[in-house]
Amino acid sequence: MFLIGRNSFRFIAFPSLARAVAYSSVSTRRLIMSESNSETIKRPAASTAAPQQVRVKKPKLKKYKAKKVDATSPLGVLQFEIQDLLKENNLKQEQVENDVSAILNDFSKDENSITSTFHRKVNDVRILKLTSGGDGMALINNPVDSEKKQIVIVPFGLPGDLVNIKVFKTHPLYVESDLLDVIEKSPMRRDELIRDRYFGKSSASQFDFLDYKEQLKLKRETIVNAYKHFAPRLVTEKLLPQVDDTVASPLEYSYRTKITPHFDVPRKVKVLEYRPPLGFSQKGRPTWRKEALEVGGNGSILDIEESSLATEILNIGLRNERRRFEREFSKYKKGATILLRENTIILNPSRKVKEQLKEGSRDENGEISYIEVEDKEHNVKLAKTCVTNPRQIVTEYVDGYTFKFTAGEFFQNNNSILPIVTKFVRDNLQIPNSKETEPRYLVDAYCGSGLFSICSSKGVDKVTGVEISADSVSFAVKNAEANGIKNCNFIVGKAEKLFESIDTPNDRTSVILDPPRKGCDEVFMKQLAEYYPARIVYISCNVHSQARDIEFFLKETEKGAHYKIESLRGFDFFPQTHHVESVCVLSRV
Ligand SMILES: C[S@@+](CC[C@H](N)C(=O)[O-])C[C@H]1O[C@@H](n2cnc3c(N)ncnc32)[C@H](O)[C@@H]1O
Repeated sequence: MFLIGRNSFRFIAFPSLARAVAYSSVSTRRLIMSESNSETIKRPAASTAAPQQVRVKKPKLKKYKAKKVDATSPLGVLQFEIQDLLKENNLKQEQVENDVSAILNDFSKDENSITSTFHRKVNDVRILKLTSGGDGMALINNPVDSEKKQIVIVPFGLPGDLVNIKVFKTHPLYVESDLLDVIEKSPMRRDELIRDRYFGKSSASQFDFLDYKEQLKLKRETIVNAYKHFAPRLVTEKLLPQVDDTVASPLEYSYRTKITPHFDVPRKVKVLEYRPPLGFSQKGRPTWRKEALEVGGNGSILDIEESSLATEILNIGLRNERRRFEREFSKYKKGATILLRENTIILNPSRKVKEQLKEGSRDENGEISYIEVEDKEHNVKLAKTCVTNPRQIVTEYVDGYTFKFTAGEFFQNNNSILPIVTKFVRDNLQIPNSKETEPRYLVDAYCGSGLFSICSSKGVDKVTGVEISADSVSFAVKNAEANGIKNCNFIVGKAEKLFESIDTPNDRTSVILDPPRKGCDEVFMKQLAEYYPARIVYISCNVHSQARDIEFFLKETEKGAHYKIESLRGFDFFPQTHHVESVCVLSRV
């Protein structure tokens, strides 16, 4: 019955095929259910009795429920990028819509099922552009409606590439695919640059095949597009300056001071007999990079022996922890994440190095692994260790200042670029035409363990930091003390409460904002405008929420109109990835 039901719908003509197949599957299910129900339903014993109605349970049609996403999250941003692609190709949204319900309600395993029809190989696909997430975007024909197209996302596809792909997932306005082969290479594709042996499988070093200058250009484009999408009024009213070139990271590789490899334990396994892969998630199931097909295995988690992005001591720590895991994996009942965080010790030259190391990942002889480096500018010798305990206190060293914080808490991840960023922030906080004798104040909203407060404290009368995490604030206080800084005070609380405690005159106060990815909320932006500080430097790891906040501030708050965007530029905290840190400077007009 099942096969007859399916076959009878197999040849239904376009465009209603998708829905028709879904209904065929459903009616098939309904029949199967009513059959099985008949065994349990009590029937009248004698044939003379009036026939009783048998209630048949209606199967529920699965409905596609769109997840609510923040507009500034990667999926939210993709919706804007889809609309751009439609406009550029003269297409209407209905021309790329997919019937997701048909796939959701397709229970057959048949090779001609609607799922197989959608999730198929497609050859000769031209990549048209990149998303801000660093994936290729293209248009392909809709498999069931010759009038329609589909928007396809192709990881590791570059504009100009001609590729073969396998579509594996369908969303209402786009489909996801794996890259199978590159037939014609985009001029951007520079395979000879690839340094990460897991490249093409792991998402960690997504841009490894791009020239570094090209990466910086793409990140600038991301900022331009973010403001186009999330601050359109600033663009049309020409309130946006030219976005400056993205500032390069001094280290293009070996820069990450924290990595978090993880492993899974299959659910029903009582005792693990084989060591599971320990590493990072695989990005789809790409086959285009033939030389990497077997590297790291083929599970959802890749077995990673080294990270081209992590610092040298983290790679030593990774080797140590893999060795330990090889011995101890059978003790684990559940998957887990291993923290590897760099720790820096300022060495006392009169003592032996090993005596100064307290805790850290250990080598095969049980000794704490370390490497020595020198800060020639400040004439200081440093030892780097790798910490694995999230509760351990670690130290970062930035431009002669030391910062302590708990290993599992937030701290910027690329130490090499921090002196450049902190200097840029410090320089841009200066109130123009100030006399030496005039007082200067600073407010650091979302201050964490005090990085920007401390690095900008010289020549300022008073710094006030606010931070929601009491733990981070207690470190900010200690960090100021340890660096001999007396003009900083820190408040535990929400940034939105900040303005209740600020007593410094607004004309002499500059404000730093460095919120989490979701950005600042409107209440905060309104209070900030009401306070009306002399200058604002907004640092953001999500340029989309930054653009939204800046437009709100300038256009929706009373005093926002008295500000202008003085500069906007990216800093490359994460080379070889699509991420960009954006810094926007606002000054009063
Ligand atoms: C991107 S981090 C920046 C930290 C610091 N500026 C640095 O560079 O180390 C954002 C910080 O904002 C804090 N945070 C999140 N929501 C907050 C809120 N509503 N008010 C104040 N701080 C908040 C987080 O705990 C985190 O430390």
